[in-house]
Amino acid sequence: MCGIVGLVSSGPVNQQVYDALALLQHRGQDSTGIATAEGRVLHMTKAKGQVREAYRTRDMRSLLGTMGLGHVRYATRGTASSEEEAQPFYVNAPYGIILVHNGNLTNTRELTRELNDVDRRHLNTNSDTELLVNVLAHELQQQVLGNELFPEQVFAAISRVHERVEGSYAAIALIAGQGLLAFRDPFGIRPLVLGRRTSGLAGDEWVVASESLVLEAGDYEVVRDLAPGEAVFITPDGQMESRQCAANPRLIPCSFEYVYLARPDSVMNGISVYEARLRLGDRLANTIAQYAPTGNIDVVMPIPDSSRPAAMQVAQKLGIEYREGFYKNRYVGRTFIMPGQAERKRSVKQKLNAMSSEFRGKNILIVDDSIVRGTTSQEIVEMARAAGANEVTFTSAAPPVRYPHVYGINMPTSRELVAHGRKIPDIARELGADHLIYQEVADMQAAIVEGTDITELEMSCFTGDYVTGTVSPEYLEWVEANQNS
Ligand SMILES: O=P(O)(O)OC[C@H]1O[C@H](OP(=O)(O)OP(=O)(O)O)[C@H](O)[C@@H]1O
Ligand SMILES: NC(=O)CC[C@H](N)C(=O)O
Ligand SMILES: [Mg+2]
Repeated sequence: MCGIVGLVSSGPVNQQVYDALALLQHRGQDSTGIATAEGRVLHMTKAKGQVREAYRTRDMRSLLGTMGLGHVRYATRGTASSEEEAQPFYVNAPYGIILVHNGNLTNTRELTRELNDVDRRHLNTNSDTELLVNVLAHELQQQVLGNELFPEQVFAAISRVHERVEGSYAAIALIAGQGLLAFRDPFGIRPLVLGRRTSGLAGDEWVVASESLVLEAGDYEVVRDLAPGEAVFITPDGQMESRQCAANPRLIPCSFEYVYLARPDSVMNGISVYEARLRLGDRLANTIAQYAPTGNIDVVMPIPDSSRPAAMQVAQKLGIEYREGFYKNRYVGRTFIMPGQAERKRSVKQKLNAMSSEFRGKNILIVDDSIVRGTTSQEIVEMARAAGANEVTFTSAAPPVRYPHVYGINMPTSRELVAHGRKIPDIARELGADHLIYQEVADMQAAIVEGTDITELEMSCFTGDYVTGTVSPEYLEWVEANQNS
């Protein structure tokens, strides 16, 4: 999963893009990039690592202009360590386009063939984002008649992009001298929200971002989430036009955003992430009460950070004391989105430590938001026991992750998932827990969508049902065979 932001402003945008990326850091830690447009001139800088270390003062000074975009990457395709695959991606025709993308394309083999053999475009990396920007450039080229680009031409090109590209994509592009374009795939799998601020411009100042917290921090008013399939085009002087460009748009947002990825203070598709996590806790508490004797449990404990809201609700609903027994080192990033299992495993120990006074002789009920590879949970159970815990009941606010996620979360192969092909008691043994309780799929769905008119969620990693056509068993085998990290 990645974080993206785009801005059309009345003044310099470089610092605003930087600040937004720092707020989106939890969505990707592999690499980052910023691009700006100063009239027809594009500026770009990208680097490996996190936002705070990646940019030097001289980089920031060179990012001139009043339109800009930025990216924090959590690689799902290609390699996390590759600087060539860091985003944004640039193509020089038509006009000069720079694009950032959150998501993962699933028909990459077909697109690579078409772009090479039919469109005759050069591809230099294994990144699916490079495919996306080239499809967009090719389709825009088909529309272009003169020096000026009209919104109708942009929207016609995006309709073609929707026809050709499969998978998930929330994307933002700068088109040199013309404007800023943002679009969301026809299922709205990945998030994208639009905000506005009044200014001295003929039009308003605009922002598009993965999460609403960026809008709040910059004092932007939330206009709305982009609709699935919709494209928005904003000129440098702040005139905005939008159009539905997909033939059959259907909102099916990713459930994992609410479970783990997004920051709790964001609102996505009208759903507060924090409140969704509280409701996940409520429902998990009901399941725990149904399946496990809770009479002998002394304390409920979260695994910081993401499971705190759910754990608070579990404790409250079950009437058991809530205690924080794990101290988290705030200088270590999120472990799940790190590339490579060895680094993830080392980081859990670097990140969490158990305080023995909270564990000695007690029966502990641990709540995590999800169990994916089991890296965190195994270490946690070991730490709890080493700290003197008596019985350890492990619970997950999400159902078992049994299938690969191919829409922008890096869990592409089933063999690395601890729940794949295992029954619950076997998983419990694998994790070393005395009891293991997961959320039910129907409860997760109900908890997330409660109070909205959203009827479908992208839940393939829990159910094995993929919403886009190309995801066949053969495709999953191919992904597995070509996995890089
Ligand atoms: O089963 P696993 O493969 O270990 O993955 C699941 C864990 O990874 C995440 O934590 P992370 O440390 O990334 O971030 P957090 O601080 O937001 O909880 C998530 O919250 C789980 O704790
Ligand atoms: N997590 C993402 O959104 C990744 C975007 C893109 N697929 C990449 O690997 O760079
Ligand atoms: Mg965690």
